[in-house]
Amino acid sequence: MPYEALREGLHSGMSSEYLTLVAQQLGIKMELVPTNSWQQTLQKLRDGDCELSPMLNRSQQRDQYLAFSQVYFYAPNVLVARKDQPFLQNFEHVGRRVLAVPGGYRLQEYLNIYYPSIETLNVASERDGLQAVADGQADLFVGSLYSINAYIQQDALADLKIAGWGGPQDELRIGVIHKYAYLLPEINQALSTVTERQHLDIQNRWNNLRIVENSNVRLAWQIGLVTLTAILLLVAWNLWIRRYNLKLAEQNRQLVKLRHELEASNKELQFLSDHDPLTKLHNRHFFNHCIDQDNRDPTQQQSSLILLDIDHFKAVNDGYGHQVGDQILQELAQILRQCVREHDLAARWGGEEFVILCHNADIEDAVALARRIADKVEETSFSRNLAISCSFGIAEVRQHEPMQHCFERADKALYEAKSLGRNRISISKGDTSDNMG
Ligand SMILES: Nc1nc2c(ncn2[C@@H]2O[C@H](COP(=O)(O)OP(=O)(O)OP(=O)(O)O)[C@@H](O)[C@H]2O)c(=O)[nH]1
Repeated sequence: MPYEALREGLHSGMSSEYLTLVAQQLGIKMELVPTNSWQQTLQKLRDGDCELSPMLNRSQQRDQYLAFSQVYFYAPNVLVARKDQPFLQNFEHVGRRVLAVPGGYRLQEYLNIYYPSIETLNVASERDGLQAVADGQADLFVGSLYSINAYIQQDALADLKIAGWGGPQDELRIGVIHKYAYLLPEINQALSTVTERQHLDIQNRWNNLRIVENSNVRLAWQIGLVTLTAILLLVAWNLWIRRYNLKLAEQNRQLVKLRHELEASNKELQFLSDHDPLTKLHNRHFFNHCIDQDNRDPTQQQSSLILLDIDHFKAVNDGYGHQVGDQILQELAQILRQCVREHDLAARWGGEEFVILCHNADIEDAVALARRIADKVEETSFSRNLAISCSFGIAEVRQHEPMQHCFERADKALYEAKSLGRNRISISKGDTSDNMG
């Protein structure tokens, strides 16, 4: 194949199609004479056991017992070698290589005439020749490109390659024994009616010629595989990076959240460390810290201290409970916040006692502030509609006087306010106090 073969007892292949066309034109019926090999076919023609062969080359030997039609099919002959062999181009470069040739082929006759020095191996068929090359019994095989292609594909002889051109191309004709040479004009006439379309259809039906440069295919596979691997690695890397970035982004989100929480906790801690938890006023610790700084600041302007204490607060606790006492402390703290100026510092000193450091305030300013607070306390209805009052002790910070000393004077003034009946403002003047009802 693709030229001819017996398939389930029937003649098939390209030659059978041409023969059918010719037989139809001639209006004759052909009878098949099966043979096992090309040599046997030629022998039968020589012996006159069959009268026609549908597709063969003309040669000097064959002229002796056959007459030939016009050429109706051309096919190149090629050299086939194992893949490790170099490209030889043509018979000129065969050198000392062994060339397998099917017995009875015109090529054998051609080689004998034109290349007698080439060592040939006679093989029974094209398939045997190809196998001989594949097995290493021969270095080369020469045959028709079309049939070689079919055998290589059928028998999966992947290690073989086309290594060059193999002599003259096949010029295939119908051969008849001399006895029927008179039929040739009609046969030629029939062949000339075969249209180009019909030629092409026959060729396409039987020639599945695939020219494959295996090394390129392998290279293409390798390149493809490397490219694919690279692409897969890249995709995997990208996926990993994306997942890593997502993870990082999530961790960053967590970190930012934690930082905010930490900042909030810190703020809260800071607030707790500086403030009294019940009244939310600054605490004694913070107040001490501030007066320490004031002590160190020589540019500090005139300031005064107010100490104030709720009168008879124990009675409130005892009469209405500690919780009501707490509420009153909170309400008083709120009054202090409302009354003090922006730059004053009000703090809970402890228990029911509060302290206000009035910056940039002389004794009159401090007294005015204490008065405002006292008035506000008086007009306020505290929890449970309770009315309370406060006693105040005020001292102006003297030049170079330590705060602590001033505080003691204010405390003394407060004590005096208490002892004089409470609900009053007492001012420290030197080591004595002035009292205001
Ligand atoms: N509810 C409440 N009571 C407190 C708090 N701290 C101190 N006290 C109470 O305040 C009261 C202070 O009583 P005292 O020191 O006797 O003074 P007072 O009853 O106000 O009398 P004078 O100060 O002399 O007018 C006590 O009963 C304390 O228990 C507090 O945080 N909450």
